[in-house]
Amino acid sequence: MRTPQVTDPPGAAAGLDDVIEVGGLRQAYGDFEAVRGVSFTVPRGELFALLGTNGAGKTTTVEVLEGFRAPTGGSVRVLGLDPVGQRGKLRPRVGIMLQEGGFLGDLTVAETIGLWEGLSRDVSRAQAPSGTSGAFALLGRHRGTDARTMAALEAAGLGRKARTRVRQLSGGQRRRLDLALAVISRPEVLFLDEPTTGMDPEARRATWKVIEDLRAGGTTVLLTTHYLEEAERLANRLAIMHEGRIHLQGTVEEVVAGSGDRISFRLPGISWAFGELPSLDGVAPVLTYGGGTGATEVAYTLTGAGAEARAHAAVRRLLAWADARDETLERLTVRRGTLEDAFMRVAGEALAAGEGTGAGGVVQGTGAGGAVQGAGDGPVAAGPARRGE
Ligand SMILES: Nc1ncnc2c1ncn2[C@@H]1O[C@H](COP(=O)(O)OP(=O)(O)OP(=O)(O)O)[C@@H](O)[C@H]1O
Repeated sequence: MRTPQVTDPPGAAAGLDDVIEVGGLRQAYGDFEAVRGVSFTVPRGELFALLGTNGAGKTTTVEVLEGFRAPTGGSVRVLGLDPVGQRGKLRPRVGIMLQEGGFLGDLTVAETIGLWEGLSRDVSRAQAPSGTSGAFALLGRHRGTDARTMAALEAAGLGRKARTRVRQLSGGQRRRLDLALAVISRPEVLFLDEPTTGMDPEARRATWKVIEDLRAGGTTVLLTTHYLEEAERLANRLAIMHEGRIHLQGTVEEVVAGSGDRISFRLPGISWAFGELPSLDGVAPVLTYGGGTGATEVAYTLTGAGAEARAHAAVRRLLAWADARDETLERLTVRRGTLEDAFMRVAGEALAAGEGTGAGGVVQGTGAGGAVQGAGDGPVAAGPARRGE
């Protein structure tokens, strides 16, 4: 694996105020190992984001921390407790927003909140009812839309939906209800598994505000997401997973630092110049055919020490190359690496190292076009995008 690691060593000594501690976690389903030695810690009041490719093992990791399954290897602690063995003690202190909440469709939104609140209260007294009859008994006791319920609904943007039946909510509104249920008891630790999937941009921002307010109030949060801007905005620290392992871990700045500087420009769709593109500072260009635009994007990523000065020299060389051929480099841009670059590097380099499909280096294309990244010296032919699954 060539991906630079910013990871803590497995089993790194946890600080005194680490609310979540994961050391060398392994989790298998039968003979398939979905999580292969994952380590991280989350201090009190911080938000840690788990990013990664589909099937990387994010949900599995979170489910172990939630106490839904015992790890097959390594150790996990939440608030110093074993999530499986001490679940009863832990549960009232933890809020959970699953990827798919299971609602009773005939209940109204307010009834669902009231029921959940009652359940949480009773579980915290170690008197959890078993089965549906217990749940409906609780519903009888918590049918009212009291102030606390309404406050939770308002915070989740569902104030006007209190009397709507759950089955009549849209997908995004159901996610809002999930969030309201997870936070109503103001938990010390909050697990959010893809909380804003299916939400419109306004609802997503409202959700971010709810999460930020909770964190400001001291709640420790573990978040999984596919939205990089969500992680960038909310996370104190984050990790990028691929195929059961963490490949990069740190603050956004630390993770992005390894992405270097990116020089890019456009050439007409099919150009004789492709075959003559220079290597810059030992880096071969990557070509991405832009589909509908009819143009091809040419990009170089310069990483390592002194990337900025090297980018400066590289641009000078590129302009000289273009002048000599009377080419115009449309939309010539030099920019710092982004979280997306870091993410794509993890997926691409893991595959180049022989994981996943076992094919050469592959980077997922964006939009209509696709990018295929190679390891050789010369320019790399454009082609269709392939998923790293
Ligand atoms: N109950 C299960 N039985 C067998 N395999 C499972 C089970 N749950 C998950 N897996 C497999 O474990 C791997 C990790 O799955 P997981 O849901 O943890 O990934 P993820 O990172 O959350 O993915 P996504 O981003 O697509 O939600 C996948 O290959 C998945 O197919």
